[in-house]
Amino acid sequence: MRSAYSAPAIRAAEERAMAEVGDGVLMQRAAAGLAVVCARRLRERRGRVSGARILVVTGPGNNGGDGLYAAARLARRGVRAYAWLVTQQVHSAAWRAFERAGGRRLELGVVLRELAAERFDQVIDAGFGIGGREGVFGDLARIARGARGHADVVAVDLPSGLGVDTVRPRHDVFTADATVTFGARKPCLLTDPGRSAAGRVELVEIGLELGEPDLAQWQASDLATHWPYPHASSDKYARGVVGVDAGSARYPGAAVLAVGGAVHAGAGMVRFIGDEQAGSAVVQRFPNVVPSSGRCQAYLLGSGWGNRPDARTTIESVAATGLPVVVDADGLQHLPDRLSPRFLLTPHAGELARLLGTERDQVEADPVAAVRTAAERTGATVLLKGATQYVAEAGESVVRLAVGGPAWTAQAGSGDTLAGVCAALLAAGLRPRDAALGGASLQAVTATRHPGPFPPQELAEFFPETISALEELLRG
Ligand SMILES: NC(=O)C1=CN([C@@H]2O[C@H](COP(=O)(O)OP(=O)(O)OC[C@H]3O[C@@H](n4cnc5c(N)ncnc54)[C@H](O)[C@@H]3O)[C@@H](O)[C@H]2O)[C@@H](O)CC1
Ligand SMILES: [K+]
Repeated sequence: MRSAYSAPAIRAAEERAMAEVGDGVLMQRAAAGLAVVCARRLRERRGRVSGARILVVTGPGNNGGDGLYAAARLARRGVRAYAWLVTQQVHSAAWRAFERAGGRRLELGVVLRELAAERFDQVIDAGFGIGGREGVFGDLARIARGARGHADVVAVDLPSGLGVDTVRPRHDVFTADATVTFGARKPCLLTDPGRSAAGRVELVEIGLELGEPDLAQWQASDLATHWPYPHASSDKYARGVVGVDAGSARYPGAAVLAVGGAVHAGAGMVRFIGDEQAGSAVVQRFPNVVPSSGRCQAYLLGSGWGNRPDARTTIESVAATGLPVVVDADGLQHLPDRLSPRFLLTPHAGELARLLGTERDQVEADPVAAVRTAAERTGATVLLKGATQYVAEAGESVVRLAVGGPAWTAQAGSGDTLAGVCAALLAAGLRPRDAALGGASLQAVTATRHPGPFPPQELAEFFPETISALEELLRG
């Protein structure tokens, strides 16, 4: 699991640490860690550190200070270090150290020319860190664009222009090949689109003591430990029986996709209890599906329902069984006011906005707050689907993220398959939070292992292979 902490939490931890050791010590730890990563990357790219030319894009605050101190360390190892100042202001002690080590200041015109001629081996983005505002503008934006693809770009703490805790850079940002972050990962480094701007993230410990994180992201190893592998003695009930009421005469495909998700994720049995026409399509594709009601351990409702008059009563009658249930897509507009914690809701941003009575833009601007609010209001667990997949539980402040995946899964029908996987995991006994993380992570890991535009039903056919690989990972 990887954790991320918001800017206020990090500031508070820094203050506590500074009271103990002094801020100079923290900055030196940060700069030393940064210099180690920069040197390693230079060595990897050009065989040696000495003789490299680097540019430090230097902001007015401590982020700039980190960059200058790191560059001074590199200069003492034979690197030719140059700086461009974002404003006239600069961390004065760090600047003195930089100059003493032989660092030199360059003017904008020279910097842009040399970037275009690829004369820098590395650009250190030390513009802004956790004191930064969203977006880079003017000359800084020109340099950010000029550096992209023309040098190894290493961002200090976070790429300049990203909001630390927000996830939508509406403006230009620095695009880094690597980000060296201090004390703890920041939310923007785990969530899209910031995650893509940050490149490879390296964490340098500077001795901060932090409490509960704001975000916690599953890794493939978490998926491996949580997956409910069957035992030799497992019968179909131990593996879980899923009742699926998805699809409609208008959208029979949703039923096939949802059932496919459950079947390929290893459900012990799938019962199809929805629309008759959709049911014929399902049984044709999956003869192993039982087209009648009976004993189930979890339900899936809502995918591809369209406008169904009995939506509310269907959800209420399933709720009355006391069994866990996934409500997806069209079912989400017909929820009872208060749900039991056995409910897992799987909206995308538009559906979540409707659920909260707000606009899609607002959900996208602060998905963490939106998913938390939805969990608190409904009493259910909520999985917000999208490029980054967020899971919130009622009564729990940490928002969890599924394993990050490639963009390929963003296509029609992915959500139906995902809902099916989640229902299979609920039936196997996972709590809604882990079923949501497990389903979304399985899809992401599978898409990473099989990159390319596979339609969701074909991607699902690779699930068993991913599950075997996870089991092997677990056995070591
Ligand atoms: N506080 C600490 O104990 C430590 C801080 N460290 C570094 O310090 C950074 C935070 O430093 P600061 O608080 O000085 O803040 P920054 O260096 O991130 O930003 C400096 C100032 O620039 C201004 N600014 C922000 N965005 C701007 C923009 N787009 N255009 C023009 N001006 C803008 C703001 O007034 C801000 O206070 C961290 O990200 C990290 O790199 C590290 O040295 C580790 C220790
Ligand atoms: K930065």
